[in-house]
Amino acid sequence: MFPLNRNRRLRTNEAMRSLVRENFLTPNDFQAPLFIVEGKNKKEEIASMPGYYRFSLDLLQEEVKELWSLGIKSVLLFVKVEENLKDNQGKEAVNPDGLMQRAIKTVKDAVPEMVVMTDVALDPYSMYGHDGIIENGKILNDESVQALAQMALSHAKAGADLVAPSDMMDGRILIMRQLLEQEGFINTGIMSYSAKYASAFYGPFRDALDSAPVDAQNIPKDKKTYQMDPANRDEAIKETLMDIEEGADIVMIKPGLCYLDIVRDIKNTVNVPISVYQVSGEYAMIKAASEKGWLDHDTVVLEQLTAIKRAGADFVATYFAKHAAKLIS
Ligand SMILES: NCC(=O)CCC(=O)O
Ligand SMILES: [Mg+2]
Repeated sequence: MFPLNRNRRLRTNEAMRSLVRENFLTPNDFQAPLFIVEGKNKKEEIASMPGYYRFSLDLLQEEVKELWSLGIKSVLLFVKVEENLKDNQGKEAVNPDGLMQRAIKTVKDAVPEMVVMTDVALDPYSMYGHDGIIENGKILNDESVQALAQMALSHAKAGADLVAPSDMMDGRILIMRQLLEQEGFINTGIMSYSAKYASAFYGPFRDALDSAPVDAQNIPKDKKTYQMDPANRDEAIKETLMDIEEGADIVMIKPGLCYLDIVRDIKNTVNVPISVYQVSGEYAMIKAASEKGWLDHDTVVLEQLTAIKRAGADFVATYFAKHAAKLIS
């Protein structure tokens, strides 16, 4: 006890602090989400995500090369689907020549070693902006799972290293794993969004992909019948253990900052790698406050990413990947 113990002795200067520091960030900790659009020479800034862009495939190549040169080893791909290709079943999602399938090949052509993960989800393809097929105002579980498994297979065929289902339907990991095994894709992994909360922090992402639930009669306005209730903690463990049992190689908690207690609970419970998604609303908050001069952008970015890692993340999907990698190099 004091004065024998004076904790400030080990905080005297930066050399001393670095000696006893418990957690570090490296570019290996970051996965870069990438938004992709049809067209040529397109780099469109997302209004609610200043400094973040949608890329056409030609410009995607350059971006991926730059990420690799900064030490970022993985990307998570999302596509903005043209309005006329959307329907209730997500048929375009399994088009072997679809935007996602071409994007996977484009990334692999640019940097073959890059670990490519793909968003397996119906919402960008859904005319209703939901993660499942809808009938009579209800999101069907088992029918949606079949469509998602076919989508995962299509991504595997195009060359994805891991597929990343983000839908929160029940049982999709099992059905997906079985289909991948059956079709010979035994080394295609699954990163499951296992504890994905029904969060209001996804707003800017839905702007980026134009994928928000539509405003129409008999269409649920939110995703609360499949994404998790932010009030729940035990349920996150149940969801995650089930996904691991069904064959998930990596599990994810999403969003980040408000859910770090969940990250630690899961870290203490499971023995597979844990990913955390620092989502679009978390990005937007930092951008908006620092634009106003209310927060110091770079310091806050590194503090949040360090906190996510300290909570138990093995890596973080973050829109700050490129910037943070530059800051720490
Ligand atoms: N499947 C991805 C999302 O639902 C949202 C991510 C974000 O808000 O950044
Ligand atoms: Mg689940």
